[in-house]
Amino acid sequence: MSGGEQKPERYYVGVDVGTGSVRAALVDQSGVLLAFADQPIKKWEPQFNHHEQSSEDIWAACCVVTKKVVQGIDLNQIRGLGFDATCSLVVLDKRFRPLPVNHEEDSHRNVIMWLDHRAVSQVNRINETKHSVLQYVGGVMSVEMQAPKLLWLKENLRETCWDKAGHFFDLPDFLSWKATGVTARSLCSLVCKWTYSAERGWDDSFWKMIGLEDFVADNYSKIGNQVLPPGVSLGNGLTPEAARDLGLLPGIAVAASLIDAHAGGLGVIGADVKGHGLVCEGQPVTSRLAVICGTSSCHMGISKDPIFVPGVWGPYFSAMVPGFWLNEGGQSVTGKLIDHMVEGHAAFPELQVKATARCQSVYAYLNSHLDLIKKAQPVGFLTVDLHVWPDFHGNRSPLADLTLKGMVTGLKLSQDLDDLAILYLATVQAIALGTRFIIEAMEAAGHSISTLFLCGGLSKNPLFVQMHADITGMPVVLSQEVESVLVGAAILGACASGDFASVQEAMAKMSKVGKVVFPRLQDKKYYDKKYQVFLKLVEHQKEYLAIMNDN
Ligand SMILES: Nc1ncnc2c1ncn2[C@@H]1O[C@H](COP(=O)(O)OP(=O)(O)O)[C@@H](O)[C@H]1O
Ligand SMILES: O=C(CO)[C@H](O)[C@H](O)COP(=O)(O)O
Repeated sequence: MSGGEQKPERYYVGVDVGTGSVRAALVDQSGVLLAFADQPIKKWEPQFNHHEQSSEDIWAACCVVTKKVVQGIDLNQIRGLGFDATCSLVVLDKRFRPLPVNHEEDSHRNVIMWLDHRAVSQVNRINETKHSVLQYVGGVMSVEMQAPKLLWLKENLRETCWDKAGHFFDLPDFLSWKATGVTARSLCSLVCKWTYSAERGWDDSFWKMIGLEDFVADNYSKIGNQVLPPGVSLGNGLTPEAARDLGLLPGIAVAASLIDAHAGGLGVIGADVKGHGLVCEGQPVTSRLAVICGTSSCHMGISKDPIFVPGVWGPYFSAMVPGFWLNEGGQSVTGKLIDHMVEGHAAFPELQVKATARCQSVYAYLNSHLDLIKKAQPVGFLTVDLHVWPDFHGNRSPLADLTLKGMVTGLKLSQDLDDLAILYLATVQAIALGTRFIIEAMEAAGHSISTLFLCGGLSKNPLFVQMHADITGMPVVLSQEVESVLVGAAILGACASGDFASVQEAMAKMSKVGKVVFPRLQDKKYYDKKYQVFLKLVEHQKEYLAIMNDN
């Protein structure tokens, strides 16, 4: 290029498949989102605790949103594509056609979603083996991981699914296969959800011990025997067929993928924090905790050496930031719980009407309503006599107990909007108290965390963010780009394109601090008391169970 001429901009496309929708963004080299699109995806709940999706429906949504974000752009400027997705299990036959994961034999529904809890008996048996791979998932395998779901398929759908299956993919790997034809799996999904070790590979004895020796016999070809670090370029890039589907040019670099929470982690954790008055300035990146809050919340902490935290997933080597160990705490339902509490309340129809009249979201309306009723006191003090235990879908961390249930104490006969707003507040606080519980477990095991980096749909809620700051006593950093998970996906595409030498370099250049929310330290005493009650709730729940089970 002759002197004076501007180099053409380089763009990347990030695609993020969440639980409820697919999102895409066109992102530039400095991490700025130039275009965004989203599209809901279908979900089925054929019976309680069975949650299914369709890989064809998801791919179709990926195509719709990608086409939208590249409209009007010179496609030659798009250098790379990265995918992230929930860690749901996709089942295809030997010719890559969808297979049913249900008794109804509906092959359209070929995805067992991450939050599906059908494999309880299987996970209990897996945990009884006390196999050494369990040390790397916090000591107890979660029913949300893939091994119990695979065992369930073998035990329950042998003829219609298991015997015909040719490929079991984690959803992020399904997407990269669909885009490139390459069946290599990402180290992220295999290490985090499939018991693969970055250092030792598959452990034959584990699969044999749990009754899935089939995988060993065929050298893991159905679940992945070529494993690549996230961000590495796959095969010859985008196939002509996928390029047509997505509205991109064939051959552009496509990256080995990430699970959605991990993409969120990449999108936020490496930002330069200079000048924001944060304790983590000048401190190692290991003092930062990325919290990705959508349907669920995931708490991603990294360390130079492995840290074993009981009840917290990991330690996983290189599963998020290359060269670092990752611990992943989590709460299985957070956004879903807030929506459940709000939408199930008798005053919800009234809330909808009032929010619509003001052109506000129901959350924005509730937040302003709380501001009205709090009078002179801090808003959080409205729940002095209302407490929630948030494990309506079991506890992921740090108790790793899927049998736990939700609790609410302090209910009254009223069912008006004030009552709904205060219940919503208590739910948001319970989720933040759960984050504090996870952080304390991580710190007790050796992490040293000073700052939270929040992203995901719930980080758009100022009340949720302030409660996390107040209840953990830590500053909360929000990114310049609200859709930070998509920045993470675009970072993958940027790495695959070769425009950055490493994931770390891309993280440092593409993630940016937007706003910092500091804790209201004057309210600490009140939240310490709420935390005391919070811990009592679960203690009491266990006591109730013991009483009822006592013969
Ligand atoms: N503008 C908003 N204000 C407050 N909460 C929001 C907003 N948008 C989404 N949420 C919350 O975030 C959750 C969904 O987050 P999202 O990241 O989109 O989920 P997922 O990635 O699981 O599809 C919803 O359950 C809702 O509670
Ligand atoms: O298990 C997870 C990450 O390890 C996530 O919770 C799961 O993938 C769902 O994410 P989201 O709440 O963003 O839909």
